[in-house]
Amino acid sequence: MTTKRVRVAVTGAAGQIGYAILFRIASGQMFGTDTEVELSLLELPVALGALEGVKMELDDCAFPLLKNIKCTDKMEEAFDGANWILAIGAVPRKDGMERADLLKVNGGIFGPLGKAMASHGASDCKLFVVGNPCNTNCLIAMESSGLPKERFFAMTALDENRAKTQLAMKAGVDVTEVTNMTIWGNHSATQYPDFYNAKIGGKSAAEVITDTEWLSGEFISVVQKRGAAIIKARGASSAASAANACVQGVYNLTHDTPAGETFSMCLASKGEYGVDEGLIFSYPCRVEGGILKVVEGVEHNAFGQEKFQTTLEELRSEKASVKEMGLI
Ligand SMILES: NC(=O)c1ccc[n+]([C@@H]2O[C@H](COP(=O)([O-])OP(=O)(O)OC[C@H]3O[C@@H](n4cnc5c(N)ncnc54)[C@H](O)[C@@H]3O)[C@@H](O)[C@H]2O)c1
Ligand SMILES: O=C(O)C[C@H](O)C(=O)O
Repeated sequence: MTTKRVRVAVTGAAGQIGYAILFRIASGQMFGTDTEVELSLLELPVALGALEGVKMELDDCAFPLLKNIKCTDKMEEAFDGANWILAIGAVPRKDGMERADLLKVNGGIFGPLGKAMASHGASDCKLFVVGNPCNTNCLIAMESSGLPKERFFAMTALDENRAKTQLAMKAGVDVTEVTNMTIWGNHSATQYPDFYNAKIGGKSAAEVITDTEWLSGEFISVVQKRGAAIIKARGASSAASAANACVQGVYNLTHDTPAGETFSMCLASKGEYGVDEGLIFSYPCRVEGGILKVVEGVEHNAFGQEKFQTTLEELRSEKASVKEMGLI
């Protein structure tokens, strides 16, 4: 029986990821089949025509859970009463760019976004950032909003899925055998996909896959550079897999986590693992009884510590850059 209703604002709703995600949200895959959905779609004025076409297609699906669709080019209107804001609207990188190269282009979107979230979002409004560079964009929105830091998230679920599949293929097992696959740090080429603490059939991936050279070399590099490889191959950045990860990421935040499992999520550090308080850092997380927790006590060997430090330093330097740009 349907008992709940959620209002979801999606920015960049007529873009590639928008087109891949809206139908999945409306079908109940993000919030569950017991939750009705109201969609509030934000686009640039130039894309409002295309957005109208997307709305027509949503209407044509006759989704039982979809109760309202609003299309607008005004952020305040889009965020009015929103319980969740999915911040997808931003420029994607092109071949040869790093995600951080987008800070100058996209960073400016996120200050006004944080302010509009604070002034118009519902009292429990949460932000999930997909637009790159997602960690630091999320930091800008959080700092600009003045809202509690617990309501801000950025996406490493896609990196986690990529890493799981690479490990499963190498071990010759089904992908469901791979658990506890944590991405530490930044959604960038410095992220640390932690194969030592990941499990295959309940054992450390580093015990099951004995090719340590592959794990510490090719595996990490493939996951770190997968976004760039897709841009090169497709001529456009990942869209369906990014939408899938966003659906999964918000689902993970809104449902209790199965026993023994963890998921990767970028959130404001409270100093866990020595990360500067307030940096948007990807950690292993769990939701228990509706409460989100960073899983503590995960150990890193010297190799892991070095990788951890590298991604932490990068996030510190992105924060310093946006400070210099006057964005925070
Ligand atoms: N975190 C991740 O894992 C991940 C994965 C894939 C893509 N991304 C990022 O997601 C973003 C979107 O990717 P895409 O492929 O959908 O791009 P896209 O260009 O297809 O779509 C982006 C849409 O956003 C709109 N837009 C731009 N600025 C806006 C603003 N200020 N307000 C509202 N809408 C705005 C554009 O009109 C466009 O329709 C990019 O920054 C990309 O790098 C992140
Ligand atoms: O890599 C990109 O620029 C897009 C996205 O962040 C990805 O990881 O696919």
